[in-house]
Amino acid sequence: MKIVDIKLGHISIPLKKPFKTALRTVNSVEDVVVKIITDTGHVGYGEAPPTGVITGDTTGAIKGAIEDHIKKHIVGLDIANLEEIMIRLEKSLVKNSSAKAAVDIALYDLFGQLHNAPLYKLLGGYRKEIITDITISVNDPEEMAKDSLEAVNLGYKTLKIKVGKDANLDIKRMEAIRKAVGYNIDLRIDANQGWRPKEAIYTLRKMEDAGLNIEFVEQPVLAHDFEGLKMVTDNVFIPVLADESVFSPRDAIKIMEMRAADLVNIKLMKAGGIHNALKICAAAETYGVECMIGCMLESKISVTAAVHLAAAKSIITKIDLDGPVLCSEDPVEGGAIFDEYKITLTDDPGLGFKDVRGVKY
Ligand SMILES: C[C@H](N)C(=O)N[C@H](CCC(=O)O)C(=O)O
Ligand SMILES: [Mg+2]
Repeated sequence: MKIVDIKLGHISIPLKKPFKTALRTVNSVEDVVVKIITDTGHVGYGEAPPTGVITGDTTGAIKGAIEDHIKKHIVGLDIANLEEIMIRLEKSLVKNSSAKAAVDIALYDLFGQLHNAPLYKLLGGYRKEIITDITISVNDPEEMAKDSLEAVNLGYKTLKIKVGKDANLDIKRMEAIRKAVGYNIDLRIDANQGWRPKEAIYTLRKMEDAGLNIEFVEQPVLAHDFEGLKMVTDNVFIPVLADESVFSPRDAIKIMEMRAADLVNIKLMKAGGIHNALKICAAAETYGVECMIGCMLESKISVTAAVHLAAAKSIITKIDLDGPVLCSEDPVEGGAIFDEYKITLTDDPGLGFKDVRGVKY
């Protein structure tokens, strides 16, 4: 099964509601779709979102990285030699983790098809069903309480609340949400780098004193501030999860060595795909650090790949794969089945896609 061409397309899906974080507001998924075509007629799909504020990747840069750099290094190679392809993919250019992830996902899709097995089974086959949280955008406390209650009524047992816009208002936001949903719902918070270290310690201690029962806090401080992240981790009881601070396996090892965070968020778009994400899993197992798997604003193509990884690996104990349920429509036939909080894999080969509608190549 040899790679003969890589085609690039664009997928555009309006979100059900605006997605608002401390870093940005987004109204639709606008992602690059990668289609790898082989000499046997098998096709592999991947996807990359232009999350410029986190990865630095724009639509043009993702397309340019694949078209001008990656393509020439991997066209002609045999999917059976995945290791060789991954080495060439990694060496084709530095950074550009989202472009690499999209290609890596399409390659793993083909690798599964080559071996006529669903990817999660090839990677470990730990389970075939996982439960995701859902994200509540940062707004005023009343609106967030209402959105949280709506999510609970849809059956979600874990909510990921966006904060980091204003520390004192963030405390009010969490008080309003806890009051609305009660204590049987897990609340995790994501500040998306919005606080300074001392501000984070102040805010999180206030939340502890108010008995808000926060499961963990994601990326309280700036991505590059590993010392600040460690200061927060050392000074609050709420567990701290590193997100934007961890892109590569090297970042993950550094954070774990420093004990700068209690948990690590793996995202395929930061790691550069499944190949590197597996290395983060191995490091996390070695250090005894549990992982979350997350996503950017992605449709079912790339999130299905993340589901396969999560289903394969027991070190991934927390799931934030709500991209597809935030979308107002699903143009992807096949792949993982998203039924609100419940995500189930089929045993179709690879990632199990049948068709992706509405993509302009
Ligand atoms: C969509 C997911 N639940 C999420 O919240 N991801 C964000 C970044 C998403 C973005 O801005 O595209 C995160 O965990 O920081
Ligand atoms: Mg995050």
